[in-house]
Amino acid sequence: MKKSQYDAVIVGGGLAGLSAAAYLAHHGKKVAVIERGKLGGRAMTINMKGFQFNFGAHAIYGRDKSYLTLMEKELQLKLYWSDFTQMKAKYDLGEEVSVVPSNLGGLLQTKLLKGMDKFRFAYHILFTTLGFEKGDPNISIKQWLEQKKVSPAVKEMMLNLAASNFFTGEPERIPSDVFFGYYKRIFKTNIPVSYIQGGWQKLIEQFVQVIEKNDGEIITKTKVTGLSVDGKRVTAAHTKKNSFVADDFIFAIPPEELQTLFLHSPLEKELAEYTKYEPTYVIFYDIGLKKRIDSPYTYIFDRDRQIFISDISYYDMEAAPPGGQLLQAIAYLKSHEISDPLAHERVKLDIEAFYDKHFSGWRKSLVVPRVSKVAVVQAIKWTMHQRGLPVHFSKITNAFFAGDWCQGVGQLSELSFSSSYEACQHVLKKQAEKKGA
Ligand SMILES: Cc1cc2nc3c(=O)[nH]c(=O)nc-3n(C[C@H](O)[C@H](O)[C@H](O)COP(=O)(O)OP(=O)(O)OC[C@H]3O[C@@H](n4cnc5c(N)ncnc54)[C@H](O)[C@@H]3O)c2cc1C
Repeated sequence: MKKSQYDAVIVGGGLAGLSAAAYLAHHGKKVAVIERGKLGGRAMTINMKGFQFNFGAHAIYGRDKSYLTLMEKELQLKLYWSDFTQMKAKYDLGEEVSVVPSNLGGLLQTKLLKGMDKFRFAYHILFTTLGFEKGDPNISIKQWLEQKKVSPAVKEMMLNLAASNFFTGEPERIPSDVFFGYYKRIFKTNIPVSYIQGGWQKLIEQFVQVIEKNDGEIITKTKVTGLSVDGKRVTAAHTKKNSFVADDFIFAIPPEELQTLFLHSPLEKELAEYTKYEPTYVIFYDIGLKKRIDSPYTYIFDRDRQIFISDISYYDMEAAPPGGQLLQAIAYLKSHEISDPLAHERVKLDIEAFYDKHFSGWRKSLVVPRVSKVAVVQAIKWTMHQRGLPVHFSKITNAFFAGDWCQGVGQLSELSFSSSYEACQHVLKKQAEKKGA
């Protein structure tokens, strides 16, 4: 068995692990990242018949305020963004289609809110951005809205927004403090939604380049199967063939994997709690078309059935072959639908009907569909009594945790980036202190 020594070993090569490895390598650390499969985790982009299907993440929310942007600048990543045209985001209200009130123009034009409710909604936005609306960790957003006697139309508007941003069919279950914490940032953004040219594969490639340029090691198709723990320190991560010794470790793998690795360690009990939590599940149904079907909107949300369609190729010029179109539909699932095959079939038929309504003729133009089984969008769903995993536990001094199951800022991949950034700050500070001592 080969034994290698590093400043930091990163376990898991999804967005959290790769961003952490790139960040530390850029700051002069000798790193190794170990991934059991292919790089990218849930954010892979797969080419099928010339269409670039994003397997998981497709857009960044609030790019100007995001940790990804912070890392992008520090690491000088070469990414090309295309920002969403807000007035092209619409709600399907059944009989009619209306603008999403995501900015002032949208608020004035939307049919979702009428008369005084427009002012009431604007008031909540203002109070949230100023930090006056904070919510309460002990009550859900639904309870909070009821307690404050918020008008039914404004209440529905806020829950609809939350469904879209948290990717959930049950926005009413979001803790009210998480809701307001999230919107304090998002209501301030000037760039609500952005797409990466070339898909998320480009981001993965950029992280890989930074790691390799700084002599970091990337080991794929290799699972970490065990750890050596000595008192309050992890001393090595083991794969079938090798051992990786390091001063610090960042674990960017989901809670169930962590629990197996940390069995019989001081963290066994702490980690067990996080394995019981429910993830956020969706079904996605993407279609690659040989000919564009023009539409006045590039995002359309079916409020009643909780499905949205994004025209990915409108923003990402590399997503479809010339003249073609790549559309992505995502349906949010409620808890009782997750293990119900009949519900899945119904959702797929609903998505097809939604495509029929807004992109009529898609069936004739279809080159390649990509339909998921239930997919985990976020490993810990933000519902009452579910918390993110801390980035660090004092019981083990040199192990840090990152991923969208962790405590952090934002939702979805932003949780992966923000927790990875925090984990890196801990490692850099710790190693600088050790050097100075
Ligand atoms: C359909 C869909 C749509 C989405 N849309 C968006 C979106 O629009 N915007 C957005 O921001 N986010 C979106 N997301 C969420 C985003 O994809 C995730 O938040 C993000 O990819 C999570 O990255 P991660 O590194 O935290 O976790 P993961 O991607 O789960 O990475 C964990 C990695 O650890 C590896 N691993 C596990 N165990 C071991 C082990 N023992 N040894 C070595 N390696 C191990 C795994 O193979 C995996 O690669 C979407 C997700 C899905 C599924």
